[in-house]
Amino acid sequence: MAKVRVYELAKELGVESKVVMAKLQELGEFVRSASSTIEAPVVRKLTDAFDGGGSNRRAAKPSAPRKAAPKPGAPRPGAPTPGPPAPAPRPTDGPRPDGPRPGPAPRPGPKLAPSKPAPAGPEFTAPPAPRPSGNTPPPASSGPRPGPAAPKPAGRPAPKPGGGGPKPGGNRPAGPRPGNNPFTSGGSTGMGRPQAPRPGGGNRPNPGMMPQRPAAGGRPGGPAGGRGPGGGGGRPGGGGFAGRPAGPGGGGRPGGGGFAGRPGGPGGGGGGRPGGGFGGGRPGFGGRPGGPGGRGGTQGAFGRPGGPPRRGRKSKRQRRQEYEAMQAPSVGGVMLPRGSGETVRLSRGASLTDFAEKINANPASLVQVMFNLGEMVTATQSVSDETLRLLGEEMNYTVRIVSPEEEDRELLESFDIEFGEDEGEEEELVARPPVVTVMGHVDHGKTRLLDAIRKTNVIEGEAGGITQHIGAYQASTVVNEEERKITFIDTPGHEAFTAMRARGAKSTDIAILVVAANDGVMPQTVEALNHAKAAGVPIVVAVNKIDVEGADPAKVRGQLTEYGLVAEEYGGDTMFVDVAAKPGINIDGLLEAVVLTADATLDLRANPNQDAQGIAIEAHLDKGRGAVATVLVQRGTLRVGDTMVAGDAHGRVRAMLDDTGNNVEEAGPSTPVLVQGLTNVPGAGDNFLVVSEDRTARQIAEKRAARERNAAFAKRTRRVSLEDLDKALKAGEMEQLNLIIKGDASGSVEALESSLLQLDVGDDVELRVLHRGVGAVTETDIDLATGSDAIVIGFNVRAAGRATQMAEREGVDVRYYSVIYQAIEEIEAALKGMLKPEYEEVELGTAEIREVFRSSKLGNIAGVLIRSGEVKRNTKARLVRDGKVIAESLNIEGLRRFKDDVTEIREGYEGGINLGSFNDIKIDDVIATYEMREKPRG
Ligand SMILES: Nc1nc2c(ncn2[C@@H]2O[C@H](COP(=O)(O)OP(=O)(O)OP(=O)(O)O)[C@@H](O)[C@H]2O)c(=O)[nH]1
Repeated sequence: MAKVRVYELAKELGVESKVVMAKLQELGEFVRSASSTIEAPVVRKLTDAFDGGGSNRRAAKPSAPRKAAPKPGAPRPGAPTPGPPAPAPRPTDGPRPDGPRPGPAPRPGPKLAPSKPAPAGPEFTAPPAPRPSGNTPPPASSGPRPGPAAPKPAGRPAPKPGGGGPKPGGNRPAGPRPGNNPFTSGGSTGMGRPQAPRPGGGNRPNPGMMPQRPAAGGRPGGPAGGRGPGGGGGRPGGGGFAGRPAGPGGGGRPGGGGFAGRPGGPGGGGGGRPGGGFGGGRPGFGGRPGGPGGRGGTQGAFGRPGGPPRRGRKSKRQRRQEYEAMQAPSVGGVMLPRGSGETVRLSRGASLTDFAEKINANPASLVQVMFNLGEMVTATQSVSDETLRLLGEEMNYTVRIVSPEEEDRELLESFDIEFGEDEGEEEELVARPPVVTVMGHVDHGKTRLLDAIRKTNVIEGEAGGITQHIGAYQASTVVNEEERKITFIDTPGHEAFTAMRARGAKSTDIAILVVAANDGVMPQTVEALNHAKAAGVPIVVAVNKIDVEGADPAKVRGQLTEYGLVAEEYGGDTMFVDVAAKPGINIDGLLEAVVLTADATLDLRANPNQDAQGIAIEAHLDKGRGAVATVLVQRGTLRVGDTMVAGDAHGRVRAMLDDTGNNVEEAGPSTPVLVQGLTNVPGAGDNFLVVSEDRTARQIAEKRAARERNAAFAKRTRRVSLEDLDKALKAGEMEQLNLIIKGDASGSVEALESSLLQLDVGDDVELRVLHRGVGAVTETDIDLATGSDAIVIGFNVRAAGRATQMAEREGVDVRYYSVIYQAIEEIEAALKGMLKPEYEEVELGTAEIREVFRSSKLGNIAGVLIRSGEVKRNTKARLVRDGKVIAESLNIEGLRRFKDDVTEIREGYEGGINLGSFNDIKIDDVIATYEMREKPRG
């Protein structure tokens, strides 16, 4: 039988062409379109298949080929084919280790593809990439491909990873079945020599470097395209389908600059495009730099990178043959496993290697995909949450970024340690003092109150009550003739409280809300009470400064009712205590209220007989003693000699001091102690725990440190710095610049703030000073900056304590100045830069349509004469008919001069324009091209 075309055969068989095509695909035969011809043996096989499996015709429909749901009748490798007689057994029907294959139909367009859909499917992942089934290693790069017994049945098998080239005959998994290749005689047809290795050499199907075959622009304009005029030139370096020597503009096409766009030899750069087909040269990613580019760039990837042709001129037939042969592996692109929507847990700041490990993929292929997505990352580099998610989506995995707390819990679990729970039974729990934080509006007397409590009530130690500021202290009071202790966190204000809470540390049992009776409820009063409420912490209100004239405690009670704090005497359940911190009035009353509130609302018990656990409240590096940390024991008893890990610090407790400066041997629940012996300084809010072995402590600390580093790296890329404000704003991420100003004196801070606020930056950008203050840049400042993407300005001050490390870790931009105008200048410049750019339309050229050509592949093509300027490929265009705009926002998808693809055509020249899917063009229409340019600001 002679060669017939698919549609002819379909007619003969009385079915639609697509049914025949689907069947051919099922049989592993590759056909491009209904007008493709197929060889006699294939025809026979097909007719057999139809005759034998008439009932299969439906099943053969190419519906949803992505789902691997096996269809009856479809040759299912690896499983005996049930149902109607399958086509004659072929060697390819052998078992396949990598599970059912969804068929050769390409995956629908990629999620991250440019707006224009690729003409033929995916760009990033290899559509028919074998799904990983179970733990089957992904067919990514290295590693042998399925053995000889397992060639793929489909016509477009995945490319073999770089490395061992396809062997003639034998185990070559790739390549269309030769039976259908009119120019090839494959083993199965018995028509001649086995398919020789392609001229590209063993590395031809180099998935690593290969832009996926169906990528935009990658397709030739039909098989014939490749043999278009000009195609007779020397084949560039075995580039196979790259039929033409570099045609005009060929090398310059966008995409050619992609990674595959190595300079070719003769015809190298441009020859990569298979044919003169319109639109064939569009860059895969709409010109995204680094993208795989159009076929123009694939030359190097497919064949030898340039170099003189090895042989002389080839016949069309040969070239066609090679071209056909090349199609199969080029489908591959990057071999990635495809998930089925399962969740992959990744920690913040995970690297591609971490991801690859979880899904059994090759990290290199993920790197490649990221590259294709326009991001250059190494396999071990941390990537942002968003990137991980996107990458996951690409491969059909749901990526879940695990919170640091969750991760920490898992880390401890891996050592068989549980943090946060008391061990043992109920009866082992004993009462512990409440831990209290004092909060309230500025100047309402928080510090004074803490001082007053400490002075009058501190538990007297041997040293006679000499107090030491270690970040927390214990006071005692007598309630119902029983001495009761209360632990106070010595850092007033809700910032520290919130910072700790943000780290997942629950440090406080009760909050004292200080409200000055002469001032009443103020903004920070409300903020503080909201923080306490959010943390579910009961509140005791200290109505302070009752000694001051004009004090109105009743008014405070009234005001706070609005916020849900109703005094007991008004029938509510919040205790309000009138105090005066300065003269020390009714401090005991306040302490009693704290104890009563704790008794009424909380069950404060802990097991003192276990390894100690708790949180670090404060830590610093002491010149003489090294790293010292105040920790609050929450459960268990901490003893000198214990091995502990606190955050990313670890060590043995060398000595402990209590809040009176006395050395202590042990500290039970709710006791704050200053610990010496840690390797480095933990952060406020870090948890600590005692472990039995030094090694465990070290390992936990090291893992935490590594995690922090990764997280810091991932975060760093997200925060705003003065330099990237412009970018952030352009991306629409910001519309205001948040500042935190710290200075050496209130005068300078005010001066700087007011000068900055006077900067005229227009209406688009707002400048906000979130916080200003006198003193060093502290951890609290960095915390605030982290939460609000602010930039910290230190005027004549520097960072204190761990603020610098923290800023680094969080990626907060801290800038120090000593001259006001310099600060102003810099901020102004950044603000100017951050102003949203204004765009204006600039006309590039107009083309008059002289003729309309119809192409079944590409739709209508306009034969034009360029009337003005120049028309460039990939620019925006509008269609004007009789002076009226018919269509906007079109794209010059393809541009040709005679048979050559070009990037631009100048005034006075003729050419062809393809507007992509837009086909409503008529003679005399005008195609006007334009681009949006940023207007410089005055
Ligand atoms: N008369 C009188 N003055 C008080 C009382 N409590 C505090 N003050 C004064 O109020 C001012 C502010 O007190 P602080 O304790 O510094 O207030 P704060 O809430 O800690 O203020 P910030 O640290 O700025 O948030 C100081 O001058 C105190 O002396 C009080 O009970 N009576």
